[in-house]
Amino acid sequence: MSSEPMLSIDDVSVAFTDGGGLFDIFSDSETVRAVNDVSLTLGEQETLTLIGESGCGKSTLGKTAIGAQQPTSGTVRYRGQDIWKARNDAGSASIPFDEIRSALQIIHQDPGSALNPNQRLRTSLMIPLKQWYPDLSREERVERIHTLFEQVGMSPPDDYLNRYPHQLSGGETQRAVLVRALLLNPDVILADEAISALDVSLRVEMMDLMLELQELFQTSYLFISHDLSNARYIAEKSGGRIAVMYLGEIVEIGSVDEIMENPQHPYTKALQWATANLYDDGGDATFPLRKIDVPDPTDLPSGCHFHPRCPEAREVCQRQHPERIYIDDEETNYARCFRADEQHEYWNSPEITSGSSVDSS
Ligand SMILES: Nc1ncnc2c1ncn2[C@@H]1O[C@H](COP(=O)(O)OP(=O)(O)OP(=O)(O)O)[C@@H](O)[C@H]1O
Repeated sequence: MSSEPMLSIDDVSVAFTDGGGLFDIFSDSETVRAVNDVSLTLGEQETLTLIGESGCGKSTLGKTAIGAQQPTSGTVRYRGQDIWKARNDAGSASIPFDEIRSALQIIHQDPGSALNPNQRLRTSLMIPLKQWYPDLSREERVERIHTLFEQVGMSPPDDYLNRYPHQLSGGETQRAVLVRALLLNPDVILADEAISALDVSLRVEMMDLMLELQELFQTSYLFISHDLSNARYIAEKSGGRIAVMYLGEIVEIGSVDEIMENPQHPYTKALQWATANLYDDGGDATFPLRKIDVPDPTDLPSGCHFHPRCPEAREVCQRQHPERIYIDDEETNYARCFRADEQHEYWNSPEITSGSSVDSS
């Protein structure tokens, strides 16, 4: 069992269909393909950072990875156990669904939402411990909470535990929410834009704290951010990988060096351009996209979904959808771009000139 990755996501898609009501037969229901055919693994104590523009499917993929969203197709496994089989057919599961759910925790985009505004922190934190560890005595629960508060630098704990959420600063709220996730000793924490609401000065502090605690608790992180500089910081410091999402797909996944120094996908290059302040030279002056607007996820472009915006798009990109082209022997890192394959017909395909059939509206 230990040779299995912590999480394996295989060919997962998630679609949301509007409607379903009585009168929907008279209206066009629209399907949003939020996640399209994604495969990835998350190892023990690994940090994987998902980046991409707003609406590209990061949260949906994250929730699917921790069993909070059922995929429309494909499988999500925790230590080899299919999460949804464990839920729907408990008898056949080697790991019970409840155990899986407590092993996979989330820190929400809005940290405050994880804490009941009408309860003191003490109560908010005791409740999940009581639910998941009914055998612990009250003293043991209190001790566990106190130890964690010390570990996240909220000391003395009683000063904080008597407070209501509105009596905490942004950074303290985020630490309290981290404590709440860690109380259950999870194997994976999904941190969904967990630091975005913090002041820039506090972001690095919070990322450092999360990585320190990762060693202590041997936790894996799925870290979601729209900000490439945060992604780079956490990936570099943890030795983790970065996955770049575009319109529901992972278009490139690799080590921080592969993504930052030698990106294969033109979209990864565009994200780097947008984060030009990362570079000493201030980045390239040429805007790296043919169009600014992201296509409608209910009406995805033909061929490569990025082709209407891609400065490198050729005729073949309008009609063929790129498969994953692996860039390592273990077949964990890949790019979905013909340019990553030196032998592909892309290289002999005519360039798209303005006025061609590509939508340039
Ligand atoms: N429950 C839902 N029902 C219908 N559509 C949804 C639902 N959840 C997400 N979507 C749609 O799926 C797409 C992906 O959304 P998602 O929140 O996963 O993206 P994101 O990259 O996390 O964006 P953001 O950074 O803005 O949160 C969007 O078009 C969104 O409107």
